[in-house]
Amino acid sequence: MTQFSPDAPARAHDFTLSSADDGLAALGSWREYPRVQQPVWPDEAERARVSDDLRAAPPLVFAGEVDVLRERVAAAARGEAFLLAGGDCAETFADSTADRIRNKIRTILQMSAVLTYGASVPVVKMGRMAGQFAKPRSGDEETRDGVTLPTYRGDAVNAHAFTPQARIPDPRRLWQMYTTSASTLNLLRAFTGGGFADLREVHSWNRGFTSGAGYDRYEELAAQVDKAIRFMDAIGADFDSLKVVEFYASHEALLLDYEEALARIDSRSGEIYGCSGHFLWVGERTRQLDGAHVDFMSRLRNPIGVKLGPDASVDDALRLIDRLDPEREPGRLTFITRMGAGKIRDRLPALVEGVRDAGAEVAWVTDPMHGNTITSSNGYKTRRFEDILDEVVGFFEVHQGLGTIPAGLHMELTGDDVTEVLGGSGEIDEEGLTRRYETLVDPRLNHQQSLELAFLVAEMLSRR
Ligand SMILES: O=C[C@H](O)[C@H](O)COP(=O)(O)O
Ligand SMILES: C=C(OP(=O)(O)O)C(=O)O
Ligand SMILES: [Mn+2]
Repeated sequence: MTQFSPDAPARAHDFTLSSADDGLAALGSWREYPRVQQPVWPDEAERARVSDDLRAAPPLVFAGEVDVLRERVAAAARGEAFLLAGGDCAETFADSTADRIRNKIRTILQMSAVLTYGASVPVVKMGRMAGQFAKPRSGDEETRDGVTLPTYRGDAVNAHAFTPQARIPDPRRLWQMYTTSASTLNLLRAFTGGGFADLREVHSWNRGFTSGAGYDRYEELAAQVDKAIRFMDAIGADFDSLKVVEFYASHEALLLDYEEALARIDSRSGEIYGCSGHFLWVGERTRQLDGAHVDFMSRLRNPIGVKLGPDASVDDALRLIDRLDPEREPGRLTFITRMGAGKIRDRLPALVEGVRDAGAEVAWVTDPMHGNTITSSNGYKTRRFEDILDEVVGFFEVHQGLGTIPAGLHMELTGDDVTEVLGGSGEIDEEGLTRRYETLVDPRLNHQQSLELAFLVAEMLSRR
């Protein structure tokens, strides 16, 4: 974000960003390609008006920050850091409150502390936050009790309530996506720049969560971190740099009308940056080589990700690299695999080998959520904690077998005590899902499950 550690001098102020430049015209070429998962706005003139407003609004992130993140991702790809991305499947306007945002940030900070302390590796911290408001869906329609309506596509498009009116796409929601992202980022910047994220607060992040294996283990770790800090303090270490923490914002670049309107030209280089978030990714459903999303993303300067499911071929991966990272620039491209626990050991090796043999450098990140979705017998869309963990273990095994680098983790999680994923030391069972199931799309790890997973990943990472 705006703050940089000493080895990354601040460069965020030595440029201006403009949306009134001819250079942006090329960005519109995505409109000539087939596009999927885009809402059909009932009033196109209104959508165009909102786009004009967005074009005139300040960018949410700055090119200098985005450049630093690209270097951080490159470090992760080389094994010198580990990327941790986490947050809701679908952020909502109603839940973008101070408490909920703080809880998510604190969960990611706690997981980072576990990984850094347990595996002695710097963690690049990233939220699926401040922009994760639009969802690709597997179906266009949803049927309940014999009534069929268009699916919910995220708060950026329509409302979740099951009424015909609520499900009509409304372009004014794009403006609300911008303002909610801005207020979320504002709080994020305040927390990570104002002392909340200081490692000396390591105990306080656990406050309010007092029982359970994940918390107990975290308390032990926090005591060790405290002891190390007291030791460093006694020998005169300077802790000023701990006050400020780099924390990046990421989301799926799904709604191209929105993403295009938030793109800006960097006056230092004349290049185009997506300024809706630092890191943007293309989903499994929108990564067609000849499609609009790949064309759009190829024109941005940001570090970007592409999701790869179990059916992705080596050829798909290599052609995506040619389109999105023709210069083979370190940190530019991240492949986020989401194979499923049962498939990762079978499918991932060929992809990683094929990319390595072609001389391409990408960051390999695992998303152990989206290939492991099931429906419980009482009708909840859920996942098993053990499957999520098994996919992470498989990811580390594959890279260890090939001598390649597992560079990071991409999670759907929340900082609250929800009950959406089965298992974990809290032993959430099918009946437990009824207690506090709040997600509007996919099930998220709760706070304790997130910590447990971090401890398990720290063990694997320390063997990397
Ligand atoms: O988050 C990912 C997708 O949007 C989600 O898994 C799609 O869910 P669906 O299959 O219920 O449409
Ligand atoms: C839509 C998502 O995932 P995928 O594209 O991998 O299905 C997501 O991460 O929310
Ligand atoms: Mn999801």
